[in-house]
Amino acid sequence: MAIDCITNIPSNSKPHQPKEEYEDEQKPLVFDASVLKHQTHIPKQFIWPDDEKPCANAPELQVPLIDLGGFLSGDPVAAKEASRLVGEACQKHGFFLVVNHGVDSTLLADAHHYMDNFFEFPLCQKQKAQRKPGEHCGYASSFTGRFSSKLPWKETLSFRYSAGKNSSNIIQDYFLNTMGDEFKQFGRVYQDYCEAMSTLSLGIMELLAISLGVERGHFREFFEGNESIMRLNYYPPCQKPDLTLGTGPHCDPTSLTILHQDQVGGLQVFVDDEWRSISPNFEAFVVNIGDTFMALSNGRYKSCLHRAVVNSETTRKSLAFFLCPENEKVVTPPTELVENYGPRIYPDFTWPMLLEFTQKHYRADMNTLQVFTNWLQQENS
Ligand SMILES: C=C1C[C@]23C[C@H]1CC[C@H]2[C@]1(C)CCC[C@@](C)(C(=O)O)[C@H]1[C@@H]3C(=O)O
Ligand SMILES: O=C(O)CCC(=O)C(=O)O
Ligand SMILES: [Fe+2]
Repeated sequence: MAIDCITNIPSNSKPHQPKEEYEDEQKPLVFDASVLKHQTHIPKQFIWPDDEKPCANAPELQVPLIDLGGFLSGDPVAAKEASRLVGEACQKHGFFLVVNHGVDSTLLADAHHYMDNFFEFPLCQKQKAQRKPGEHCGYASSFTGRFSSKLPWKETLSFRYSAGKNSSNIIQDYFLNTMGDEFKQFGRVYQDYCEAMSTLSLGIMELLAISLGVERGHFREFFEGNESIMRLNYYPPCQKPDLTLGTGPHCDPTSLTILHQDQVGGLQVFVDDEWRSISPNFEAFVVNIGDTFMALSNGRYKSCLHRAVVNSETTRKSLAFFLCPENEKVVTPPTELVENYGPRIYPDFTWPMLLEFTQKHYRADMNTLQVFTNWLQQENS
């Protein structure tokens, strides 16, 4: 069923999500994380419903650990083994770990160091990069002013990365313009970090193509000029970690997520009807399939439910690189994955449409792609 790509989001129809999910933009609350972490009384906006509260001691998920060394050096036997492991993981829960990934350890340490520096600034300083309503870049504290309930116990700083030509200073320029000249080195580190993430993503896209039986360069070419999102997640300690969540249950709407979590632990994945934890491994990146790649694979690979829990003792940090195709690319599976594996499951769309859907109309959760699909098809009927 070929569906033309919709070029913009219809404004008259609203997706099916309770209105109260969205805070009245005119009167946003402000939560200062340096105050929040000492709160014994947890504001009701941060308390999650009983059926979504974290459970104590989630059992560990044994996630495949894939050594990329051989594959990245061109060893065909290593490539075959790595693609087999990736394929198994992606058909089951969409998560795997990669080591010997080629990302410089000093760069990784710098990225963590500058993240600590930023989030330890006073709130008024961080607010110089304040996220604007409807936009995905900038600083956000608990998404106050965006949602009115089930607020995440976290601060985030998100910014755009472009792999396109003439974009080698896009991140440095962003921080110079929003935070001032003293952020030149800060921007340089995250520009270098995102370039390393983009390179790693393209290598993983080759592995995914091999494992799906698609021409090896297909997805690499699709993401060559990626326009991705870098997000720094900062989770302050919480006095009542059994009532709150750092990041609520969701599937990433993006294509591929490359996440580096610190040694604290808190990432959980919903597998076989229970929450399972992914233990920290500082040498590894956690990689997971997002909704957009699930559509690209015509549903073969799964974008899975995950969340982040917090604790009462220590701050937790994670750096998430969300791979996204450039704006003009139409998300449509390669013919091999349609002819051999049955009818289309999702309509054609572009990433900017799905991004706008998550930023202006629908709080990304475990149903985002299906609600988005129904919404588009309703508009097309
Ligand atoms: C495109 C995006 C929207 C979110 C950031 C990236 C990929 C993950 C999305 C998110 C983390 C899913 C859970 C809800 C969310 C609001 C959050 O908790 O941060 C989502 C992000 C967002 O909309 O800002
Ligand atoms: O912090 C984590 O471990 C997970 C965060 C996450 O899932 C996200 O930002 O999409
Ligand atoms: Fe996520």
